[in-house]
Amino acid sequence: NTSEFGLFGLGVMGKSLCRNLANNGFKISMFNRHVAGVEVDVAKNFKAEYSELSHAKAFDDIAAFVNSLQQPRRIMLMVNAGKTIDYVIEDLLPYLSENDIIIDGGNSNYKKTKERNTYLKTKGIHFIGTGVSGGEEGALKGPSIMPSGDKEAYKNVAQFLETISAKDKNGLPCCTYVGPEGSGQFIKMVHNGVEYVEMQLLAEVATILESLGQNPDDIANTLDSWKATANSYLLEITATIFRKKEGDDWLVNKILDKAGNKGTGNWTTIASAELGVPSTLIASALFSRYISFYKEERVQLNKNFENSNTSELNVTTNDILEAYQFARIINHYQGFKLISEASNKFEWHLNLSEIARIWTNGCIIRSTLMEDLVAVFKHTTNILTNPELINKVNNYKSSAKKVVSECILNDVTTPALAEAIQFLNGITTKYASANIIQAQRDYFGAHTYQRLDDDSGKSYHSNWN
Ligand SMILES: O=C(O)[C@H](O)[C@@H](O)[C@H](O)[C@H](O)COP(=O)(O)O
Repeated sequence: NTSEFGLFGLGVMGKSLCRNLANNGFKISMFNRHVAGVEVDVAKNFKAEYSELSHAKAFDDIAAFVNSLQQPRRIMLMVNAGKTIDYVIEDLLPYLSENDIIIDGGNSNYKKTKERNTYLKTKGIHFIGTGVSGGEEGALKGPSIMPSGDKEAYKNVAQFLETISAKDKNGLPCCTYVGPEGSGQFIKMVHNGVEYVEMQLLAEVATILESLGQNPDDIANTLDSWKATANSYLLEITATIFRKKEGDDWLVNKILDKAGNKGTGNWTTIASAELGVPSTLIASALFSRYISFYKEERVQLNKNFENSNTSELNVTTNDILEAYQFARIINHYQGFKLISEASNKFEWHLNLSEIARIWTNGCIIRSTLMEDLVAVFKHTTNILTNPELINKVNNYKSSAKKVVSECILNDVTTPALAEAIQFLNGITTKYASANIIQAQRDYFGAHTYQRLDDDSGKSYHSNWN
């Protein structure tokens, strides 16, 4: 048994991570189960495809795979989140020994990771739930990696994960021990929530540019021109997407406007509700995907409710850029707020600056804004208290209001841009309208209220009639 590291599950991400590990000189074993009805040995075929895998060992037999690994064994699971993880763990357990380490690199739910951690502890097995971001290309060339759980065990796998991870601008790995339990997959989940919003904002920006008469090439040029001040991986790929042609037409115009989702945006919204954190932009991006899914109903209802959708929007591309930048800052505020609230609630003691640092490269939401946040979080956990960002938000706000109101007047749908304004107004309102809610709750349900002129916290109930 000579392999140092085992990779279980050769889907898109699993394959890329194997090649990345092999390219970094690690001796690895790869396993993939037999796919029902398909007489190929996935692992052996995959090994044959890439020269860097010539020294890798390929298996479709679990016992042989486990026995090919040095002890304590390091096994990384790259299989679909959900029950599959538990089945795979049960399949592996009979062959594992005390102190072996299982790493779950999928988008698992952080609560499940905590349960599995506790369960495997009873078996003497270490469990590390880790977020991995960067998609197929990132996993191959260097993803952002967010491991959590058993800190001692992490030390035993750090060399592998940190070596294959992306590197930040100082050459440091975009991989760090995030914290206890499922905190690694919690921040990965929130990463995806922020990702949903960044994608939604770019979709809304493109819709506005299109309403101004720009064709996809024009839109790509506009986005390219924004790289100097608002660069991000998602901005770059969106510009490339708008350039892609199929024959004379643009491919993007041929794609059915029904957005899919695999659950992390949903979980982030649920976690926000459970933790009492107003991640309104993430919820709005998720629900925009859900609205898009009602394609047939949208087409039908469009007949009943005329949308003016004129191209008389009185906005400039610079207004749109500033509105986009405004909403992005609010998006990152909400994402990191959720992480810091969870860290307090679950006593994870997460380091927001370090999280921002490992998100400066390799992951889907890498951007120049994220690079700025590394320094910001060294001084605060609330980015809306940072003088530079306060300045930017105040400077961008008038453009954001102009763009959103022009879109509303012209029936151009921009829920995330609009929500960013509503949220900032809400979170910066000294006296909100919630006193009326308290009165209504007390009126019909005697739910009581507190008074502005009594800061003892005493609860009051009134007979409203
Ligand atoms: O960070 C990443 O590498 C991606 O976020 C990755 O995790 C995956 O592509 C998402 O799960 C897609 O999520 P949806 O299918 O929900 O859009």
